[in-house]
Amino acid sequence: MDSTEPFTIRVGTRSSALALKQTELVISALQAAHPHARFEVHAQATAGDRDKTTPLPEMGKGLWTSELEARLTAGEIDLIVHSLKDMPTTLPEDCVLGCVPAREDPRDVVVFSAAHGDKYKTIADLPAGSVVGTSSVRRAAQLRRRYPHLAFRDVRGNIDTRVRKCDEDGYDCIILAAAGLLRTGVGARIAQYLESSTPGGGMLHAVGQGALGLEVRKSDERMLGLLKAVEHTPTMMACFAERSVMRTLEGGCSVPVAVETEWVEEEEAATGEEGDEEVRPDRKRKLRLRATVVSLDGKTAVDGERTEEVASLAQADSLGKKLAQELIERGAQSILDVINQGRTATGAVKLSEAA
Ligand SMILES: NCc1[nH]cc(CCC(=O)O)c1CC(=O)O
Repeated sequence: MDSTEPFTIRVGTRSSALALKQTELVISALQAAHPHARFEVHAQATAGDRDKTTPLPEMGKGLWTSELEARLTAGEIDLIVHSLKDMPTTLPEDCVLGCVPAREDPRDVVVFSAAHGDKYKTIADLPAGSVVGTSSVRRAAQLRRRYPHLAFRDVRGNIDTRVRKCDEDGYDCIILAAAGLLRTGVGARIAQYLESSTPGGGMLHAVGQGALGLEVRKSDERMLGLLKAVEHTPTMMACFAERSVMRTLEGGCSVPVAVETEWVEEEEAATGEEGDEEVRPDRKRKLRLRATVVSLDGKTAVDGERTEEVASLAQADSLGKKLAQELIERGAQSILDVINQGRTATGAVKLSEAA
């Protein structure tokens, strides 16, 4: 489009410090690409921000997104900047995930209580009965599997609140997304990064973690065009594959599924010349997708991995769907059935019944 005339983009966001920081990052990238654009930030609290006591897994879906989406479809704003992790895998009919920019570190991390000084380096160092703070079913289930001797306790609030509670309220450590800590400038508190290769047993992250989801009206061709400038296609494809795993597994509800994606160079043909090390720009890249479904008590788990050439969002979707179907065939369905029996009418997990 011809964007030499000044025009205004109304950007919706949650009002947390992290959400505002993420919005600022997106706006400055968009501003660089579209010098004539002006931006208005429309920040508001969402249901997830207002209710600080109900355990997150009991709150149902859309708690961070629905109110902003209502303003988007009403035409009051033009764009929403979400943590992609907080976006349900199925969006309202009139809305679309139009763009995913480059991702911050997607991993979960361990933050130890300041009370411990630098006594512990990894979560594996904690003695039996140590208290791990997390409100995430996915994190608790995976950690119960690897460290059955640890205890888990809910911790709610924005990042700074959770870090303060960790230091003051009797937790030995808490688990958070690296991205939130890094983006809000408290990366120095990160003691350990958790990933599939973590010694003592892997831990995968949430679908879309560390990435931003830019949501617009499906009919808004102009915004969809403008967002192209800040899209990071490899991230967008990886996130579509991750979201496809979740969509295939959940049927509308959040489940303890964790993932990891990695772009890998295609293996050299077995007959390849030795020493043929130069980088070939035309080399096909494959997406390696790992996923795990864990029972809430951590006692049953199904892990899977699949690597395929991915060159479109449709292929990314298909990779995620195939991996999810394989997990279902290998027993993930029975784990999900137990969790689904404990669900409330809103689709939330009833922890007391399902744990
Ligand atoms: N609703 C929680 C939330 N949503 C996004 C982030 C962190 C940033 C990200 O994962 O992209 C967090 C905090 C956390 O999980 O530690």
